[in-house]
Amino acid sequence: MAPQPADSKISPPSSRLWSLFRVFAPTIIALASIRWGSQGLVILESVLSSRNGPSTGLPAGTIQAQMATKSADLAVVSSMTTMDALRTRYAASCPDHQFRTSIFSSDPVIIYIENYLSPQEIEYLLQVATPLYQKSPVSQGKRLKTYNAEIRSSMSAVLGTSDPVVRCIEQRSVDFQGFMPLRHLEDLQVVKYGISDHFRPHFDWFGGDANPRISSFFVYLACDGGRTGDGEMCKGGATQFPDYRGRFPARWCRFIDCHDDSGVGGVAFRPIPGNAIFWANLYPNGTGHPGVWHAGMPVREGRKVGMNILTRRDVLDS
Ligand SMILES: O=C(O)CCC(=O)C(=O)O
Ligand SMILES: [Fe+2]
Repeated sequence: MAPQPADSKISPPSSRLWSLFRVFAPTIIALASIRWGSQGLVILESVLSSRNGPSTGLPAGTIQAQMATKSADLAVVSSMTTMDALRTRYAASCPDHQFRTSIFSSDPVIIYIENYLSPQEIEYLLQVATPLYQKSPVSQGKRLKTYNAEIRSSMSAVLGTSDPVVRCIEQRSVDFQGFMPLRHLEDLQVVKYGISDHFRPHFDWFGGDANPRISSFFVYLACDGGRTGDGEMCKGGATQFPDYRGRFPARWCRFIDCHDDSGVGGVAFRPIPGNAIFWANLYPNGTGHPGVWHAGMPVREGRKVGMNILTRRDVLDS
């Protein structure tokens, strides 16, 4: 067989197939992420990066640099395609609820919810919140909003309601409350705490509000960046109800810090990503319940991200 010139443009069949694959890679990635989620993307990414190995004939350093750039590009592409895929899927229809509920207290009503958000939803919310963070305001009655780090030091991101994933989580939250109309919900607020950040004890309801907050969910999106003890989990950052006086079985210690030494008392729910606490702010007669006095305890290590889902008694003006 005649020798091929060194700069031959004729590729062996497998390499031509490979070029074709690369042309269609973005479509394949999008389809894989819709069909198999992030696992499909991980497999595809490893196929793509393994193909850029020794057969390119480039020096090893160049190959490594190219592979690093490519995998960074792919990480961006894959997180975008995963987000697009989730958005498309949720726009078509909201997924069935996957959560599990346990009544923690009936007076005040406090319900613990496991798996309120899926890992994909969490990843999505963390991404959409990223460009929207501002210093968390402290509400004074209906009229917002001042910043007071002594009372509340954290960053908040108010999420737009036109996003299909956000919309499905809103729908989940009103369905949870007896299929209440969506217009009773305030915009979802993601809130991010770094080390020492906190929200001092407060009520989510305000006396005399013409359209009071009847209930609150606090959902945990992240508790990470910790260095000691419990893997990479953050430390501190419990949601504490200092005036809670009831007893509870030891099985609750999966969710509650049963060795809480903050000195604040009551009950301290640990930030466990995906899980949520729901509580009713008002007595049935509409007055505020004093038992739902609560705090976001200071984060001691790492970061905590949560989300407020607040429901009003009456529809809100849009
Ligand atoms: O950070 C927490 O655990 C609770 C936050 C909270 O109560 C609020 O944002 O109103
Ligand atoms: Fe609160």
